[in-house]
Amino acid sequence: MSRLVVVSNRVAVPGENRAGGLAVALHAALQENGGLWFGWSGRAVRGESGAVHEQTEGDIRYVTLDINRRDFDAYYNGFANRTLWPLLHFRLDLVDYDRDTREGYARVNALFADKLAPQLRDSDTLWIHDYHLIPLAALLRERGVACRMGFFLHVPMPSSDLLAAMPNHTRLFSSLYAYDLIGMQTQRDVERFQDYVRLFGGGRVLNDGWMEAPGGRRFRAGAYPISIDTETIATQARAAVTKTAVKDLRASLDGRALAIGVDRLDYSKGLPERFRGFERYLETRREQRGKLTYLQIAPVSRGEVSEYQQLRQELEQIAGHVNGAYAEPEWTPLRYVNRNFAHATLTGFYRSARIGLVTPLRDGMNLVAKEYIASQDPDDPGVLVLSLLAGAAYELKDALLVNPHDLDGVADAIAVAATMPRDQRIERWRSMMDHLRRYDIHAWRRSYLEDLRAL
Ligand SMILES: O=P(O)(O)OC[C@H]1O[C@H](O[C@H]2O[C@H](CO)[C@@H](O)[C@H](O)[C@H]2O)[C@H](O)[C@@H](O)[C@@H]1O
Ligand SMILES: O=c1ccn([C@@H]2O[C@H](COP(=O)(O)OP(=O)(O)O)[C@@H](O)[C@H]2O)c(=O)[nH]1
Repeated sequence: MSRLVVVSNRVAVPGENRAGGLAVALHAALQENGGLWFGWSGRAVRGESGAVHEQTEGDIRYVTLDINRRDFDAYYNGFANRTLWPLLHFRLDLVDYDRDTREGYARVNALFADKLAPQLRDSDTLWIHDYHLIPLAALLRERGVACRMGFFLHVPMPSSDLLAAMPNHTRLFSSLYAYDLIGMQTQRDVERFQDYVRLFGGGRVLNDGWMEAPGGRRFRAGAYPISIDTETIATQARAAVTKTAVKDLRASLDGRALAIGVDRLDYSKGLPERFRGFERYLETRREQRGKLTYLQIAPVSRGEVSEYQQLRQELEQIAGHVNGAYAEPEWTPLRYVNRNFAHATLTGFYRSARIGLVTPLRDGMNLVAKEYIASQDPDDPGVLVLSLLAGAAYELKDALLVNPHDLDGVADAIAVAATMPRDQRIERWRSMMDHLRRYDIHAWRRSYLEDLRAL
């Protein structure tokens, strides 16, 4: 079988515990057959960009690249996270378009291509990930790389009119035509991309996921919903109840039920709306007041980007307001924690929670929703409250599905989840767990790579 080479901005190098579904999922994918993982080193250095570091663990070779402060600001803080991230999450109001950051993004992608091209063989299967690296295949082809190239977009593909609102959109998005297979999280994402290719991208949509670029090059796009290592997480969750952090959390609840949210501190995750939905629940369900504690874990993410800094302030304010209004001397309704927790510890937290709150305004998939289900006790599972606007909602249909903008709907769902009888909880959980056992991270990787290798 050909060697797998994975490229992503974020690389989970050995010993690192970093929040983010992409890193967690790709690590699980590479663990099975080994291969090479290439990406950013996680450092914004002084001096020139381009120093390369290498390390190996088991069958995985990690090659990472330093980027200097100027490139990092333009590529990651700038074009990737202030232009593309809001655009792809349907937030045109937050898009900051700037030619300098666009050029920084192009420069870093070209550097990735320069450093990666000599490492590649024609027999490799190259799998490039996410919005940071959209033009990479085209740049590698310009450098004579001939291997099979696939792309996976972890975030949503928005409506074509939104994409077309970005200045110079065809220059960026038509570089996707250099891939052989473009994977997206859901069929809706694929359909929206097809609209773009047809209406704005100068291409044609053929049958069975095939498309044709202007000039005749053919490529495919399909839905490959990313998933989790379901069995490992279930095993970790069973074991995690003996961890001190999990025991301490349980003891601190003092017999009350727990609702949990785990999200990077990101405006796409709908945290202000979720806090207000919880407030509405406290306001309208007097009889349930004091019986449920909500723990929100929200590690700081992209903290140098101003929109993220503003969000942090806003959340501190709402959390203070909710607790000021509803706390009792012996009970704090909303616990808000900005720390990052080890994945294995989180599984124990999920298992301790009667309710999992996952209410993003838009999310490519949302692996936390899947991890919450996989971590439950089969005899006494909790209830997942899930946004209709997360990719995960296309699969986890037995969750309590909510529109995250509807605060009353969120409050109702919390109240229903808090009082749901055990047999109903088991029935809902079982059907979602069966799905996740079948469609786990290994099935995701296999189905994508089989399709890519078959082209
Ligand atoms: O690398 P960061 O800037 O720290 O951000 C972390 C990751 O966030 C995004 O994750 C997405 O991928 C998940 C797995 O497919 C998906 O479940 C989630 O809905 C997405 O938001 C981002 O796309 C990654 O590139 C980042 O590494
Ligand atoms: O303190 C934390 C918070 C989150 N995560 C992990 O980060 C990932 C978040 O992925 P998701 O797809 O939900 O969202 P993303 O952050 O990628 O947008 C999940 O695997 C979480 O378990 C973690 O390991 N520690």
